[in-house]
Amino acid sequence: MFGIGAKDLGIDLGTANTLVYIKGKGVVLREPSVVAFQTDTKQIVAVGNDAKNMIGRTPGNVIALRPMKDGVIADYETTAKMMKYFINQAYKKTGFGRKPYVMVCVPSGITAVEERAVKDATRQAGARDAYTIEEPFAAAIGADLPVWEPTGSMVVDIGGGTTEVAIISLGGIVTSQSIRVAGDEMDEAIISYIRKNYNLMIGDRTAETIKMEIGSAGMPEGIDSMEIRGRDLVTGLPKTIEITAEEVAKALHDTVYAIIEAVKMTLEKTPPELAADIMDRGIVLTGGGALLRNLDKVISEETNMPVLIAENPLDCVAIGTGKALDNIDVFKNRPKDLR
Ligand SMILES: Nc1ncnc2c1ncn2[C@@H]1O[C@H](COP(=O)(O)OP(=O)(O)OP(=O)(O)O)[C@@H](O)[C@H]1O
Repeated sequence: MFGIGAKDLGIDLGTANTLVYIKGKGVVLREPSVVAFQTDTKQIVAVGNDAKNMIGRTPGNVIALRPMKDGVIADYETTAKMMKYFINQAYKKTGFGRKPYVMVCVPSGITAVEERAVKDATRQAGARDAYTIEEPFAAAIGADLPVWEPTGSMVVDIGGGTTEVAIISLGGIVTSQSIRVAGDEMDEAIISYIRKNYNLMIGDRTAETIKMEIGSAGMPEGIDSMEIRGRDLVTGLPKTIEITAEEVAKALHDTVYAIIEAVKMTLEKTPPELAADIMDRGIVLTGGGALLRNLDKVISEETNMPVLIAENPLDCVAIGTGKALDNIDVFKNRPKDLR
């Protein structure tokens, strides 16, 4: 063994949020994966929540960006700095010890080059050594599914950049799909709907708020609406409009159905014995996207399967990544094609 102790970390390095889990302490850090820095000196001005508040509001010499895109590292240097900051913050809250072993979750469709970039960034951020676990596998462990048993479990993890669908049995992924359609794509669909129908330009944060407050999969039951502000593309001036939940559902339709399609395709490739287990146990939704109103209902209608939302959908991957440290040998020795 490698002396895995209470201070080792599990990191859900997400497109939207980064979570750090410490064994015995749970999720100790939960911050947006955003970094703000000076454009000329590249000096970091803010990370996490503070940086997210700056998105779309920075002066010319500062930019706030998300170094992860579609679930993978788009900006290597900034990601490494962000991880270093988060690891330090987590340690400040829990006390310093020796350098930690770190397990990081990665999308199941990641290439070998991208996986190496994640490990290198983790080591550069101060890890003694780094291991990776596929996101849907971590999500299933975090959702307390019986992943090590000879029974089929199905998890659909809908994050910011990627939706991961996987069937798991006996400690391995039997079949999976990873699509780069998830929460961010929903926000973009809302932005484009409002631009097309109202000639109004809104920011990413406004779109996300609309999605969380009145967004739904399928047609909403109530008649919710909300006032939103943006810039009129004709006059160039600020303007307020009212948008209904029904319009937002229309805007989200294609994204929601892309996710449903991925679920169906995975089910089609599932061996019959495992499909029967899933029929009994149900499909489990994790990730922030699982919180989109009625998504569980629509997936259930479209697949004729029971669908459940995990208890803490936003924390599942981080919890599972951390818990996977208990079985570090499995992750160290497993050949790539069995992972
Ligand atoms: N109540 C809600 N309704 C709809 N979407 C939500 C809600 N709460 C959070 N989300 C969305 O969930 C997404 C973030 O989820 P999560 O933190 O699981 O992703 P991530 O792990 O950072 O991303 P990825 O797995 O793609 O790397 C964001 O797109 C966010 O807008």
